[in-house]
Amino acid sequence: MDLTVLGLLCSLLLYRILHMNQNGTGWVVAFLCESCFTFVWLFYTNITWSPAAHIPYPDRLDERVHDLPSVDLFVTTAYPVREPPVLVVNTVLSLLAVNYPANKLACYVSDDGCSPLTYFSLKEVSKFAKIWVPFCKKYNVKVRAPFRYFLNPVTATEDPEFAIEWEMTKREYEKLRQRVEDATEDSDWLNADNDFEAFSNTKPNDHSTIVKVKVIWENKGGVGDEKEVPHLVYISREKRPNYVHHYKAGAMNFMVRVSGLMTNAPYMLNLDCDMYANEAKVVRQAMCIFLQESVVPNNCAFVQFPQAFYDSNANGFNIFQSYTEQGDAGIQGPIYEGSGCFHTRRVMYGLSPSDLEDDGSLSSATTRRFLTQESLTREFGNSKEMVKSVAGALQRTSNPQNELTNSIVAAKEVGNFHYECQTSWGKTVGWLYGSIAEDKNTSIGIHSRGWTSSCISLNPPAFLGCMPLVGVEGFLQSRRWMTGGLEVLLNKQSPLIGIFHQKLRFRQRLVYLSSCMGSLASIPVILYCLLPAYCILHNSPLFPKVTLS
Ligand SMILES: O=c1ccn([C@@H]2O[C@H](COP(=O)(O)OP(=O)(O)O[C@H]3O[C@H](CO)[C@@H](O)[C@H](O)[C@H]3O)[C@@H](O)[C@H]2O)c(=O)[nH]1
Ligand SMILES: [Mn+2]
Repeated sequence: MDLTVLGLLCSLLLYRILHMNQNGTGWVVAFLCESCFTFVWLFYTNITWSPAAHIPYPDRLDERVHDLPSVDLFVTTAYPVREPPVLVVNTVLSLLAVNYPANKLACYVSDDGCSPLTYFSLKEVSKFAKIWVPFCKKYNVKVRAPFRYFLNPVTATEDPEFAIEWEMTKREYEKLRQRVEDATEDSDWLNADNDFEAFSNTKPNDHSTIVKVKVIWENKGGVGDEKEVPHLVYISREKRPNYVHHYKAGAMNFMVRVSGLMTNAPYMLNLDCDMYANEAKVVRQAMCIFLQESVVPNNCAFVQFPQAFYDSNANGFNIFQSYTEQGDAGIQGPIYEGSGCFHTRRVMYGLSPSDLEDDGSLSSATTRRFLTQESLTREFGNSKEMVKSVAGALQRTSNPQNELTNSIVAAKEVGNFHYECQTSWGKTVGWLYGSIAEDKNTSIGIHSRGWTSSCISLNPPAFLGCMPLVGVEGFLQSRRWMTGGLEVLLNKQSPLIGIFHQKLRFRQRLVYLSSCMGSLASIPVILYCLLPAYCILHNSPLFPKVTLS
């Protein structure tokens, strides 16, 4: 089928070339536009050739692995109005309640808006989580974001004990929602509590680093039983006017550093604050990929779950996303999409597959090159604690920090706006700078080092979000994605550079090209639409003349 379409497209182009001399400008423009469409078609067809997806079996993982690895969960928020705290509350609750040992999880919320309301909401979350998490685990609740879960009422056939607990939990959730809503309208609570002092006289773009752990550091090294709640940490990095903060990529890198100082988990999940975990086993599912037993070394750098949205008008987008993700998965792996993705910490610290032995330990050459105090300070910044934590993560010997007071001081230090100066953060380490689409940019950096990635596509989707497809917000979002793509195309990691560089496979390069050049395809489309009118006005032929005999 593809070959037939390709044959037809090529014969059309050939026909245009052979008759170029007899026809005017319209014909030439049509030829150029049709050539572009053929390339676009080739790029997209390339994606469909070898679709793949992993099917995880979390129950088998439990039989095989008795000591699951720790995972740090990252949520970014930045705009308390566009991203209402009640959404953040639900995202965080859905993560705290996932079906995974609570003592192996820590949830970090980065607030680029420096909003006391967000912090207030998280404090409320930490109280309600003590009811919500045990409830979800006891009754094996599937969707663990309360605003979605409570949409369906209990049926009369349910167990009476469950019905009572359901009512009580719902009531508590409603109280939490009400308190957050009241706090949005009236800010008296701000002055009543000393805990909010750090927020006084701050502006979203002008404030010092804030790290709030004490109040909401719930899990005190527990054993991971059903009643336990994972750690929850609120952070807001230092911002100063007239200084480049690198949007979400800057926030992610700060979160990587703070989590490195506190829990230093080998895996990290990244979720936008408006996307909740829709599948309780999602962390186990990702671990099925990372902890695969295989004779070949596992070069999977990240596991991406396709982005899906619960707004009814996003169906077309959901289908397109899932289709391209599975198509890419059969090449070198799906592109990182910025949300719903599990990364390995060592890959984000800049390692390549060639730095590792078959058993996953660091090769001796890499140890010599990478693990000196001098080299680590140059790459990761001038904090002794950070250097120690990076060395531990690279060698897989990291122990979580137990002395919280020390790690808070160190965490504030790595949040200073000049901490990253002269280091490799954003260049080769962490989330990469240089494009507003930090996801594509970081993704191409990882694939170019030779790593692969995997896709788990499930129905119902593992994460669900909301997205503005219409109106000004929708336009601004599209513009961000399109300009971000062009920035990637023009920066030094561009898929156009080093075409025969084997670590980024040729077909994967085409995937990145189609993803970054999407906006440019609009030019031939507009020209082609205007062409018939132009040809009529100028009496210039656009299509072959048909003569009836
Ligand atoms: O300075 C900033 C800007 C944004 N964000 C957060 O980053 C996320 C994504 O930002 P948003 O403005 O909502 O972008 P979207 O277009 O909705 O997001 C898509 O596109 C982004 C850039 O390509 C990806 O990072 C996202 O994960 C992906 O969902 C949100 O959680 C924001 O709170 C920050 O933390 N700091
Ligand atoms: Mn968003």
